[in-house]
Amino acid sequence: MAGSRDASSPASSSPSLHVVVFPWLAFGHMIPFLELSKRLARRGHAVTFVSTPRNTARLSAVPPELSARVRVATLELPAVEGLPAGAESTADVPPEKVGLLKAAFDGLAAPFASLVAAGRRGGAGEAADGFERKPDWIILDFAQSWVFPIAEEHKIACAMFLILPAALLAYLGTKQANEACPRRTTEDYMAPPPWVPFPSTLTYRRHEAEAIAAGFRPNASGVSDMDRLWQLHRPSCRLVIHRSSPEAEPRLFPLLTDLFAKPVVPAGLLLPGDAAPPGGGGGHHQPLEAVARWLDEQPRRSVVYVALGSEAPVTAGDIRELAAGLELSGARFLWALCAPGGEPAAALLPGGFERRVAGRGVVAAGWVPQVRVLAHAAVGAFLTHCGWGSTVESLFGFGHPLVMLPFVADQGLIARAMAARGVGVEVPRDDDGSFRRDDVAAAVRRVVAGEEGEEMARRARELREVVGDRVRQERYVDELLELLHRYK
Ligand SMILES: O=c1ccn([C@@H]2O[C@H](COP(=O)(O)OP(=O)(O)O[C@H]3O[C@H](CO)[C@@H](O)[C@H](O)[C@H]3O)[C@@H](O)[C@H]2O)c(=O)[nH]1
Repeated sequence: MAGSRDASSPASSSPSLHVVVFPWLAFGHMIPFLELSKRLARRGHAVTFVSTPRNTARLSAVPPELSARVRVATLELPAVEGLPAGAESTADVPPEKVGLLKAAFDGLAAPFASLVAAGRRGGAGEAADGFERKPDWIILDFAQSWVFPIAEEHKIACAMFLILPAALLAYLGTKQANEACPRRTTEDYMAPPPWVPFPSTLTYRRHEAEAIAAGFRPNASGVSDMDRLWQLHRPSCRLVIHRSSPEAEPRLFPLLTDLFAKPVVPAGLLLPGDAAPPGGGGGHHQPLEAVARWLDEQPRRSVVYVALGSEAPVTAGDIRELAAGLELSGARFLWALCAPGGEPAAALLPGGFERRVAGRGVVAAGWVPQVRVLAHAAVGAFLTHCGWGSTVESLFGFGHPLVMLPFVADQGLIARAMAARGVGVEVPRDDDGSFRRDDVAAAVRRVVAGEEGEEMARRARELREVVGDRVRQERYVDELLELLHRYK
């Protein structure tokens, strides 16, 4: 059968699609790509989700009722000199080795081309309706410029799915606009870009601007991130999709559609289902029982959950300062501490730290199921690096106010936008990016205590009501599907 129909699907009047979904090798990317896959499958479409073996093993399983429609295709990541054996995601390497991971990722071009050419892999027994035919779409990430020639050869439409906020694309702009107005100095990178015609929070601090400027230069893979991203100008890239919504990011979608001269559209927030553990099983999570027991004993909304995502360039010094700040704040906290480069986390904490904060502070060394922690009634605020995934989950998913410690990429833009909306406080940093324990403590106190904290929590809950509305989120997926039918 060339495609199934699902009577319950909003797109049931259109034949179902076969969509290949292919994220970059980072959990902050793979998780929302999988969420989008599930939503497409739930609407009757066949999805081939492509990644590498260790990553697919670490992602949470597709619910049984969708397993016939989501096929997981694994491609072996080639070895690259200098890349640690077994490293398959940004969570497995220190930030300075991510360029090598991109070089290994580029080595997937030939196996991916074979996968597309075969049209079908895994044997008839495993194939479900829709997989036996050529894909209608490849939904790819920013990093795979080599997918476009493959898609063009097979006449398959492409959509670039950016799990980043629309704010970042608005800041980066088109290749043409950057050529017309090149940013040369660090100050140029700090200012809002000239192609945004309204007042905006699209500004970077000095140390962030230096990091963002590096994205315009070739990295260890030999190609710059911007040159990868700007492949979205190719005609075969018919849509640009953001994990976002107009309520989360007002004014940006019409502007981007205009600037890029193609539809730049929201997929909604793709919040994980309440029951689904984020980041998956496969032994990737440490047992949550002890942490859950501790959380159960804490007063409602009293705990600050602390986590800095999967790939922020956190230094040992940052961890020491953050620990001292949490200690000084006097607040209750649960810290999901991923040490940089896989160092033992406890070794980085100041001597006697855990003893001094015992009873009010818990350090969980390693990966915790973040969405389940954020959902706990004892959690009342989130100290975050402002990765878009974490921001979406905590603020739009649960209405938690934010203590914001952004590091790189889009994180500074997100922090500025959320500060402007009155739902969080940013920890001040010096020009070189360093921050002080007193400032961490003061930011935590502003968010968790007093009238200002209460007001922020109220605004965060209000924002969640509007932005996190689940019915509206599903409507964005339906609208996206209409476009996938129209532009294929
Ligand atoms: O202990 C942990 C830590 C993280 N997570 C999950 O991992 C994801 C992390 O995503 P995100 O907050 O986006 O952080 P990063 O992966 O660090 O972020 C990268 O990807 C983001 C886009 O999603 C960008 O906004 C960031 O700048 C970029 O560093 C989220 O789903 C978290 O729930 C866990 O489940 N447990």
